[in-house]
Amino acid sequence: MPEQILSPMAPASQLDDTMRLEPAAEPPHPHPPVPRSARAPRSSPPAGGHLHAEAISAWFGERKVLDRVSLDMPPGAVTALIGPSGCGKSTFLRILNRMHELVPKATLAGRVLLDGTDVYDPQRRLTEARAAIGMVFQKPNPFPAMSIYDNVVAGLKLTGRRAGRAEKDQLVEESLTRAGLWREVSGRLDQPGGALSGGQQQRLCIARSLAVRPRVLLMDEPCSALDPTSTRRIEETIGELADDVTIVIVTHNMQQAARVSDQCAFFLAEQGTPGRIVEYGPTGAMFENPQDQRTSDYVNGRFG
Ligand SMILES: Nc1ncnc2c1ncn2[C@@H]1O[C@H](COP(=O)(O)OP(=O)(O)OP(=O)(O)O)[C@@H](O)[C@H]1O
Repeated sequence: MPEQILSPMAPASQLDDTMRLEPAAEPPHPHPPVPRSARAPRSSPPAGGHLHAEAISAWFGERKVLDRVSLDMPPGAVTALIGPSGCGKSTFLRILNRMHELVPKATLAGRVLLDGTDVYDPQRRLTEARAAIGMVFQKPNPFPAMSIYDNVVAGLKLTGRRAGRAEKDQLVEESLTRAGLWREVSGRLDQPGGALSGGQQQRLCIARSLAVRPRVLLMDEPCSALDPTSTRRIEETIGELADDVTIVIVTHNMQQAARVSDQCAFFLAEQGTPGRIVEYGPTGAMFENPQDQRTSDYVNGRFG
């Protein structure tokens, strides 16, 4: 059980808030999420969504922030990226769907393969990569004045896909259902997305990403702006989606990493050097029996 795995060796007073185990204020949850490791494996892996990063280095101007990071993110799995602030987790995540290149003077080296195809292949359109590899951000960012319905179908514009009303209706229901929001909003799809709670807005953003049927969903601290109950709902959603969408999540919350992920990668940028992966592997092993002392120190809250 993650609660046992994560028992901190340091006194709780030495942990910062993001590293704390169960927040004291968290109300009891009627259906605590089953840790990924305790779930029955699915009978067959999804058809696609195999993401592979090979020797990724990244720079902002002259400054190198990632050094030859390789990571395999298999289909049907949740991969958590963990590590202290500034070690390059978000940069790595944004490289996976070509968002890094939007930053002026940002450059990179290495390869990202999705189902064996180079995401950075100059022959491929940028929108192709973005449609296949969706992203959910730290702060929910629905179009606030747009209806819930239109927020979901807004993702289609990205791919230039046209759809009739019946197809859109079906897509909206399917996407909201997969994001765990349908039952809460089905009677008020014409209301503005901005009128939903923060947690509902985040699930709306997940539904918007799902509407283009991505093979991979990247999540950059998707719960850090949410209350504990909304956080649990998103975690449940992640667990349900992971059967058919590859998920890569950045989180500072070790309990969340233990609850939602199948494998973990621990990033570290030591003494001003660029970020690297110190250790990666199945989540249970990373927390129970880390091979590197620095991983052990981090997951047990001794720094971070
Ligand atoms: N737009 C930018 N321009 C210049 N430097 C940047 C930019 N974005 C990030 N960096 C730098 O790159 C390094 C890695 O940042 P990144 O945000 O990827 O780390 P992180 O591990 O995700 O941190 P956090 O956990 O705090 O979000 C940091 O030193 C950061 O200051």
